[in-house]
Amino acid sequence: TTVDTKLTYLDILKSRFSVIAEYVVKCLQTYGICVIDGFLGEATGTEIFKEVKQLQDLGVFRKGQLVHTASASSDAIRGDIITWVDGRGQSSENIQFLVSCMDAVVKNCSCLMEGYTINERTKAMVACYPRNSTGYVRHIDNPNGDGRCITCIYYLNQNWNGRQDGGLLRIFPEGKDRVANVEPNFDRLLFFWSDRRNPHEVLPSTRDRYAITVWYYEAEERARALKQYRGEVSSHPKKEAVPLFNVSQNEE
Ligand SMILES: COc1ccc2cc(-c3cnc(C(=O)NCC(=O)O)c(O)c3)ccc2c1
Ligand SMILES: [Mn+2]
Repeated sequence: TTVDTKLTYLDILKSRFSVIAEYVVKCLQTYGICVIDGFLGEATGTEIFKEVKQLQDLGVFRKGQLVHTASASSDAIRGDIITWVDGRGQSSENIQFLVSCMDAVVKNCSCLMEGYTINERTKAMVACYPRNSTGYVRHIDNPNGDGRCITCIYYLNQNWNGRQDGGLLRIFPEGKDRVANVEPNFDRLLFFWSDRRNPHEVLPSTRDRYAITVWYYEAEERARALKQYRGEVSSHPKKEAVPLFNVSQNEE
């Protein structure tokens, strides 16, 4: 019958995500960093940006807090404002679609990486670095084994020009003599190891700079961290982990 020869839209998406995942894993294993441009296309990217602006207009963005800072103002360290969406129910459907696509790619990556099991993530952090804010000083996302393995960032900034607008993400891969300068370009998806392999900073920008970040947990490291740090203040975004969307193989 024609049904079993018809490729559904989801089938096409799933095969694309597994091809992307192969490239992501190769890049991560070689450079520790991977950039995918044109991840969702102009239309979807624009819809996601509209929903982020709606969130901002709702006034749900808060100053990105820092833990254990002795400094008077945390602005000196990071200038972003953030809000969390869990990519399920209540958040906007295009942000939800983005997160499910990120999950689908990372789920495939997990199968391709020996020794890594990734089946949980943080909620999605929607962030804006307002123009002429201080960016984010050089830091490591997961310096102390809190379980986060891959940082995944989707950028939303149309016609970004790093030279004029600033806002570069600069990554200094450990032990390498080269620096990665990543422009926060529209519809760009970035992956990098969250641990000490990738110290990085966000340079100040002369335009508002939007991004959506998800951190993916490695199961064993996460389990150890939860046992070890039970009760201590979490130095990283959100305690509760969210299981990856389950794009089951035979889902119709
Ligand atoms: C305890 O609560 C929280 C809540 C939110 C937190 C967010 C970050 C964070 C880390 N890294 C980046 C970054 O590197 N962005 C690179 C880019 O935008 O290109 C960023 O924007 C934000 C760190 C600690 C947090 C703690
Ligand atoms: Mn970071």
